[in-house]
This record gives sequence, structure tokens and C-alpha cells, in this order.
Amino acid sequence: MKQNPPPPRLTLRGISKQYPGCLANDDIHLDIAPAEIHALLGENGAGKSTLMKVIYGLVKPDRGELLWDGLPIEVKDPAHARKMGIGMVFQHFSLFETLTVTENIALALGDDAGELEPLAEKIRTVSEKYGMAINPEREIHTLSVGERQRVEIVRCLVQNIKLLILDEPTSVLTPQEVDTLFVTLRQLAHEGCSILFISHKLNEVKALCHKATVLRSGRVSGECIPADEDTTSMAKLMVGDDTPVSTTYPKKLGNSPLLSVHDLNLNSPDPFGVQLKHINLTVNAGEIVGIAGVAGNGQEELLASLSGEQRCKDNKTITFADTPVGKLSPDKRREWGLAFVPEERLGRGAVPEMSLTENALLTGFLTGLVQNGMVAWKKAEAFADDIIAQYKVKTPSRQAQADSLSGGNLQKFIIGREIMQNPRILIAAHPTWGVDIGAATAIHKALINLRDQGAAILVVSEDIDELFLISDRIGAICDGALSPIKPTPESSIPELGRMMAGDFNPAREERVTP
Ligand SMILES: Nc1ncnc2c1ncn2[C@@H]1O[C@H](COP(=O)(O)OP(=O)(O)OP(=O)(O)O)[C@@H](O)[C@H]1O
Repeated sequence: MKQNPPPPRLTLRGISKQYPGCLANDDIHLDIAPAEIHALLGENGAGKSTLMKVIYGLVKPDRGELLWDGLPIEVKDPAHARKMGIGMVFQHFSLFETLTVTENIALALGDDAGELEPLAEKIRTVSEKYGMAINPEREIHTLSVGERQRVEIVRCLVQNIKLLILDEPTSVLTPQEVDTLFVTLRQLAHEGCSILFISHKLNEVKALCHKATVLRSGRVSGECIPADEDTTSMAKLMVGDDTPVSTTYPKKLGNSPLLSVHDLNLNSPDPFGVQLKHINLTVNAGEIVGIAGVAGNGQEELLASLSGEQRCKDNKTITFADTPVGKLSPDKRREWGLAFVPEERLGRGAVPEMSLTENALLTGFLTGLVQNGMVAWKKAEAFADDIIAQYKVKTPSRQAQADSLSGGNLQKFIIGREIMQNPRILIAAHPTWGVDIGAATAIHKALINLRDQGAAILVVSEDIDELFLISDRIGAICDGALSPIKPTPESSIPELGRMMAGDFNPAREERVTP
């Protein structure tokens, strides 16, 4: 007798969620089978995060129902979701720096954690079984970003996991770490765990996922088998027929130096920060310099020194053209012509509770938005509207609060706000972080245009493909030291990978000795 197939692990029937001015999920139907790796694709603002939050009990849908192993269920909150066997790994980790791996996982598990010692043993066993070895006694601040992600995944695995949701998990990983993660995910799926994988990186979706569901404007717009598609056809499913095809940009060599850093040494005020060691760097007018690196190797400290959040002891350590600026405040540097896109979108790039107009004003005030000490609100509103229109920011209006935008849309707004001020120097961390494929191409073009108008652009990113695509010269930062910066055509991905691991300066130890 033929056996009936098992019911889907998770079924969504007619899920809808309305936010003020935005129908984020509109009658969504979706099945995820046991052992299936299912991709959720869609443009920025398509409704992916909202749907995940519905599944994880963080957001209540207005309509629709969820079936779990064939039975209707109401997920009350994340604790309930975890009890059911649903785990979620967010883009931003919520770990306590000064606690150990075990203590962090115990806190997350709450009453289910039990005694610390058996839990540590379980962490060790589970992490080794899934090829993501982690020492339970290590304090979080000693771990790399990739290792921190392991902690988050292991936190889900020590429970009886049946569905693992991952929100853009590879954006913080090196190519080698991505390979390791995929081995783990395949093993988990092989054992029957279902995986919901959200990503904008279509080549990864193709390599990993059995099925994909595409969302557009809150609705399911298509489904596909990623192995049968190529990245262009998947991109078309996401954004319609006019998908910009991937392109290359001519490399340029800039002329005169606009941004120069001379032997920058910095002790980070953060006890877990990285010490910058003898950084020398020049970015010329009319070129893009890319700096790669695994997060936590001094990028944050370098960016803080360049933006002015962290001042230098000597004014001449940093110069803009011939002007020493090392001791100048961020707004004085902006007056000179600097624009800056920080790593953190909410909190540094934008004030979460402020409207888009107010956020436009925060860095755009020097472009005539404040006159005689008064805010010229009409101009500020027009500037916000221009950014929204030119960068296709999906939002009901310029009055929307920054934290109501989807991650990718807020990123588009921040980068648009900076580029549209026509800076002489632009420093950008992760310019297309979380941004969909169409918008990423638009941002790359805008950066290239700015370069061609003579701006000096420094991009700090973990996305090596992006750095090779847009940078004219390229290098890496490791442990607070900077590699030689080479013309991009003379470098290669393996070489840059080695530089990211610090393999660029055998004399480094000698040089850092005072
Ligand atoms: N708390 C909120 N208040 C108002 N609108 C919201 C809220 N959360 C999300 N939205 C809106 O719902 C829509 C869907 O957002 P969601 O974050 O689900 O998109 P996404 O597909 O995950 O996008 P991204 O790829 O940029 O992360 C967006 O237009 C967003 O502005």
C-alpha cells in the first residue's frame, strides 16, 4: 500500500499584515516540506522580514493561518516558536560581549537551559557534530563575527530544531565561512530539519536551496527551483523584466591625493576594540579605493578616525587635499566636503524615531537647508523627496519614521542622502548591505558617476565581489594594519583573501613594536 507523503512542516495560508500606509504581506501562501531548504526572495520592502516575524511569533498577522506538521497553530511569541522547534538567526546578533558562549546560550534558552555544565557539554557536542566547532568557555568579545554567528546557530541547534530561519546569514561571512555554513545547513536538512533562507545573493540561493518563493510588493509573485534557473532569470522573477543586467565598470587611476592618512596609530577607547597600527593611505580625486576585511579587524576604528568621531592627536595625521583635518570635528570635515556612510544604519546612519525629512536634514544641513539659523523646511522636504525618488526608496512618504523602512530601503536612503550632496570625499561602509540586486546596481552606478566627477571614494566592505567590481585600487585590513593597496586588475580574490588573513607583511610585528 502506498503511504501518504508527510504534511508540510509549515504551511502559510492567506497571511496578511497591514502597516500604516503599507500592506507588507498580502494573502501569502507557502509550504515548506521537512528537510527542504527554501529560499525567500524579493526586492527591498517586498515583505520577507515581516513574514519571518509572523512565523517566529514576533508579529501577529491580521488574517490567515499557519499549519505546523499539518495542524493549525497560533504562534504566540518567540518563546512559543522555540518550543515548537522553530529557531531564528537574525542579521544582527544579540550577544553579551563579556559573557561566555554557554552563558549567552543559557540566557537565550531561559528556563529550558538547565545547569551550565551539561549545557556546555551539549554545546561542544552539537557544534562539533555540525562542523561549527566552538569553545563554550570563550567570552563573546574574543570571537570573530563568523564565530558569533556560529553561537547563534548552535543556540538553535541545542534545542530540538525542526525549522531554522536565517536572515541574510552570509553577508557577514568570508567565502570560506560561507562554504562551512552551507555544509552545516545541508547536513541539518539531510537529518530532516527544514530551512528558510533569506538572501539577496542569488548565486548562493542557486547553490544551496531546493525551492524558492519570490515576493513582490507583499504578494507571492513566483516560485522556482533555483537549480533550474540562472541568477539573471531569478533576478527577473524578483524585479520584473527590466532587471539591470550585471555590468562591469572601467577602472580609473585618480590624479591628485584628496584623502591622505599618515602613520595613523590609535588605541581604541573600546576595551574590546582594535588598535590601529601605522596606517598609511591615499585616495586620489577620481578613484575608488576598496578596503576588504573580516569584521572586527579595525574597520570601525579606521572609519571613526576618518569621519572625525575619533580625533587624532596630530592634525596632520589626516589631510583632505593639503588641509590637515586630524583634529577637526565631524561637521567641520563635512564643511570641507566629506560625506560619510557608517556601518550601522539605525542609530548612526539614521535616527530611528525621526522622519525621513529630519534624517535628510541631519547631514544635508550644509547644502542650504539651514538659512540664517533657521531650518528651511520646504527645502529639506524637497531634498528628502528627491532622495526617495532617485533611489527608489519604498516608503509611504517623507514623514515616515526611519525605523519603519525595511533594512534595504533605509540603506538606499542613507547612501542616496550622502551621494546627492556631491561630496569631494565619500567614505562608505558596506554601501549595498542588504540592498536588492537592482538597487545595488543603481548604487554602484551612482558611486562610479561620483568618481567620474572627481570625488575621492573609500569603500570599506566585507563583500569581495562588490569591491572587485567597483574599486580602482584594492587592499585589506587585518588586526589594525593595512595591506599594500594595489590596482584592482593586478590583484585577485585568493590574494585578497590572504591579505584579509594578515598575510601581507612579515615585518608587521617588528613595525608595531614602539
Ligand atoms: N513597523 C513598521 N511600521 C510601518 N511599516 C513597516 C514596519 N515594518 C515594516 N514596514 C513596511 O513593510 C514593508 C515590508 O518590509 P519588510 O521589512 O518585511 O521587507 P523586506 O522584504 O524584508 O525588505 P529588505 O530586503 O529591505 O529587508 C516595507 O515597505 C516597510 O516599510
